[in-house]
Amino acid sequence: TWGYNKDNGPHTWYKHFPIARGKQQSPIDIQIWNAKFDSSLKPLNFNYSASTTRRIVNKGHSFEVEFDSSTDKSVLSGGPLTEKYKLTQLHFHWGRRDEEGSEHSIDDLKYASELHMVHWNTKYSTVSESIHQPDGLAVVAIFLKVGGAHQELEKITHALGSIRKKNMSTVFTNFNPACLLPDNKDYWTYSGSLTVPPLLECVTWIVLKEPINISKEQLSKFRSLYSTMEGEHPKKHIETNCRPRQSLQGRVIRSNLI
Ligand SMILES: O=S(=O)(O)/C=C/c1cc(Br)ccc1O
Ligand SMILES: [Zn+2]
Repeated sequence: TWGYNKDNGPHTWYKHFPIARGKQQSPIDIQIWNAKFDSSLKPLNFNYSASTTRRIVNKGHSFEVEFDSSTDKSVLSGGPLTEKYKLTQLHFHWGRRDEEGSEHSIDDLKYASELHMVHWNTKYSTVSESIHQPDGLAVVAIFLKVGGAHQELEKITHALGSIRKKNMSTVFTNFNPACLLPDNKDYWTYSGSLTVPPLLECVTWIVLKEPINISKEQLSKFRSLYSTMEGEHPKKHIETNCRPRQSLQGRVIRSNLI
């Protein structure tokens, strides 16, 4: 299966997922001078509830915190969005070294990690249906900058000890995802794709300008997860899971801040 090694990494994905060479691929470099201020963009409205948090799972290429999105108790609206989108999962991308690891970059500046909060459009009846629609998903990307430990992130990193191998999962509840948001909600937005296979072009990307903190220790806990299953040998760590940046291909990046 696909991954981030030499023989199955991002440069090989086009073989099974030809859209990898499409016109609306993600991630991208956000060149601040090239972004267009759009006065019609509204403030983002995060309406989250800790009661929707269910489980944390090792997916082999990353780990995910899963939410119950059968009700609209954790909803994103506003910003560039014309509909309500329900939070279904959040996950992270990181690199081998602290100097890289984010998927998007700002004027070529990379951060140590990038959090994706994945929401699906309430106008569709299932997530699987939504990922085949151009307005199916809204993913909020938040940069993580190496610094002091993030207290709320500590709850997540403590749970990683229970999901060390691929396909392991554990109950993870009463966690409010709003606590991972930075104070300032200014953003850039553009139309793009999933950054992992199937790489579908179904995402309204909302990239927040202000990073949150992560400590070196917390980052090393991400890298200590195994991409291999229990009983599979040799054991391999998830050292990195970020896709190289893709070309803009004429897309416009809009900004809510002048
Ligand atoms: O890394 S992302 O582009 O946020 C991938 C998000 C993603 C969301 C769903 Br829902 C299903 C498959 C996916 O790969
Ligand atoms: Zn992601």
